[in-house]
Amino acid sequence: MPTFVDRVVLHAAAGDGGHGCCSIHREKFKPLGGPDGGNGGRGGNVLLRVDSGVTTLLDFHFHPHQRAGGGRPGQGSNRHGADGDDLVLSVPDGTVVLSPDGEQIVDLVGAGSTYVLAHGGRGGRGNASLASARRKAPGFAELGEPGEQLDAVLELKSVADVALVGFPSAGKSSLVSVLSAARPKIADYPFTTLVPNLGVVQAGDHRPFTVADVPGLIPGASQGRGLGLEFLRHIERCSLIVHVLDCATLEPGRDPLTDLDVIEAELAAYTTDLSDRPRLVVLNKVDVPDAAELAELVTPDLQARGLAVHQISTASRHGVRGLALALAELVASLRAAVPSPAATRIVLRPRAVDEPDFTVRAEGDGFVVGGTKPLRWVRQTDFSNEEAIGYLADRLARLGVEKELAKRGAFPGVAVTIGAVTFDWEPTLSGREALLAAGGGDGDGYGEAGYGAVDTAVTIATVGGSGGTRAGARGGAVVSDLPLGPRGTDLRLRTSKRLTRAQRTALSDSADDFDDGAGFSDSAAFGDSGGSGGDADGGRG
Ligand SMILES: Nc1nc2c(ncn2[C@@H]2O[C@H](COP(=O)(O)OP(=O)(O)OP(=O)(O)O)[C@@H](O)[C@H]2O)c(=O)[nH]1
Ligand SMILES: [Mg+2]
Repeated sequence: MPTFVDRVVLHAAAGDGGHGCCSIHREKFKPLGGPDGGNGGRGGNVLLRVDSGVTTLLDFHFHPHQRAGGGRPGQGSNRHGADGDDLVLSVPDGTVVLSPDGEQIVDLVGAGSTYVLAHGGRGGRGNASLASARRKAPGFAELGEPGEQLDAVLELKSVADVALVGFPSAGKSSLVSVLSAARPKIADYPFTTLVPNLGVVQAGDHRPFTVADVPGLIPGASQGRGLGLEFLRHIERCSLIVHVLDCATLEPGRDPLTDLDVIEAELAAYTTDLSDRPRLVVLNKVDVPDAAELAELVTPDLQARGLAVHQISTASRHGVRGLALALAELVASLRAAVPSPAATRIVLRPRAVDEPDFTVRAEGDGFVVGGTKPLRWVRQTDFSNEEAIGYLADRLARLGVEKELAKRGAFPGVAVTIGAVTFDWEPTLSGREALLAAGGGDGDGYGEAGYGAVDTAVTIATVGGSGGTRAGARGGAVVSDLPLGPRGTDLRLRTSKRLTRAQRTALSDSADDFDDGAGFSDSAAFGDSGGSGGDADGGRG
């Protein structure tokens, strides 16, 4: 039996952001023209948009993997990369988006309703954008952020005013075809209808209404027999239930009254309570003489149950007009009672106002830092570039992550995980604080070293061509290892270097103007460890 495709698992991948570019302007007679690396473009989003021309989710059954365009990388001469193209996926009206564990994310009702399913990654900033008064020529650029990748379950719940229910071959599709311009498949074998057919019915002066013809029901449907539970979902949204009863069936044990009881029992067994929906009964196939007789016989019984009964034949069109008018009137009165909710236009996932910038929680022997910003920053960091790592450490310190860790009792060397990366935590103080604490630092960190102390190593950032040195860790300096760097390399959060006496003197003499003094000299310039605790400022080797 073919599968009933109104529930699909969609694997959506938004576009990655383009990498920022690290470039220095070059011109004849102007060797050090300053940074001019452009920003990367934003990755495209994956959007779901209700399109009234689309009626099934079949497309996604065949193409479950959907990917938006990536952002282009930035280039030299301040050329920014182009943004990736958004991918707009058209879905039918009434598509419900669920997380893989079944939690409803959004219900898309109304043509044009749009939902951003997966967000494109931000483009990385180029070194021109990263330049500041303290970091005149950054020797790194941000990586583009990977686009969001997620699995979502799309489920279709038809949005119709009237649902036709009944045994297979009762004539539901035939009824839709005579009531409306819809041309569903009609055949004399059970389960001809595999996906709901929607028809728009115009009767009298009433506003048009929609009729959904859902796949046939059999005993045990609510337990999954036949097309099972899947069709029942479509009835949930309809405001009126119409029983289509076959008066001409020759199957043993079936007659209109028994059929009605069986279908009602299945509706009652369904998870969503449908008992409050008004019902109407259609006795079909009265063009067949025996059927007409049977219809006459059961009509009083049905009316006694308080049901409105229509004897019709979709073959001869007997009673069809009357039925259409009766349905139109009922729908109009139901609509008047419950004003239909305004269409959801654009559905956003807003960030709570009181959501903190970051979170710190103890886990096992270490700590885990969460929060949009820290996670994004880690994704944007090129861990093969030490200056970029220094910049990350600086940003984290500025955000207050370090203070919070200290408050939570983190001690030097403890494992701190942010996203996919685990650091050995080395607290940093601002260079100036260290400087004031004369003779001060224990020399174990970038920007934390006591400059005044002879024989104490001072950590500076090395920047430059080779991507810096991996040395370090001598003379009590540094070091934070990044055993789980995204590239699987052994990385150090800080680079350290033992200074000569002359350099130390220079440092303490001109502590104030490291930034500016560094410039573009050929020798390794002194990074600025002042202020916010260790920027990898300065020149390029
Ligand atoms: N004689 C007669 N046959 C009818 C009438 N209405 C439908 N039929 C026949 O009944 C059979 C089933 O009709 P469908 O409309 O496909 O039935 P259905 O309820 O949609 O069936 P499923 O999609 O399988 O659930 C077809 O062979 C139709 O030609 C009618 O009024 N009179
Ligand atoms: Mg059918």
